[in-house]
Amino acid sequence: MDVIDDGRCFICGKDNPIGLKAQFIIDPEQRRAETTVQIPEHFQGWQGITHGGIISALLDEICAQACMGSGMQVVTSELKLRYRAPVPTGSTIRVVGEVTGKRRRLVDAKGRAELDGQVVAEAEVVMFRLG
Ligand SMILES: CCCCCCCCCCCCCCCC(=O)SCCNC(=O)CCNC(=O)[C@H](O)C(C)(C)COP(=O)(O)OP(=O)(O)OC[C@H]1O[C@@H](n2cnc3c(N)ncnc32)[C@H](O)[C@@H]1OP(=O)(O)O
Repeated sequence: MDVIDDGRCFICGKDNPIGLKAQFIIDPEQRRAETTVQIPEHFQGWQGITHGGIISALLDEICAQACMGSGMQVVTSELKLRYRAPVPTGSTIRVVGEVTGKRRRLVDAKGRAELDGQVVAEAEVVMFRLG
């Protein structure tokens, strides 16, 4: 399986006009990635509340970025999520991901989203290494 970055990822792509255009701080030594994003109003589910799929996508992406930042090309194989508190649209959240382990072709990672220092969602992710 080949993957291509054409700049149109809806989380990070600079060329996706409706995306979040998230930018990442990568720490390759700690195998960690971080971003801070403001959730647009149009990413709501229930009125005024960010759709859970958006939070899920951010946690998926941050774990992928932590892997890619430490030199691994990956796709997501498995994603487990715990939503701890609703995220109002318009709010700014911090999303942090880190690689926690490696098993042959698989890479374990975990992520969390924080609003004003409170954890609003957590994820455990299994990534599959390509190549
Ligand atoms: C700094 C750089 C910036 C670059 C900046 C670029 C940005 C550019 C945009 C980025 C964007 C990112 C976005 C986020 C990351 C997505 O969201 S990626 C998209 C979502 N994910 C996918 O589309 C993946 C879909 N799944 C697949 O393609 C295939 O299932 C896989 C994962 C490639 C594996 O397929 P396969 O080669 O057929 O392998 P398979 O036989 O299923 O598994 C191989 C072995 O691994 C095991 N295995 C696989 N998964 C698991 C699992 N979860 N648990 C346990 N065992 C497993 C299997 O049991 C098997 O074991 P053995 O039988 O060999 O003992």
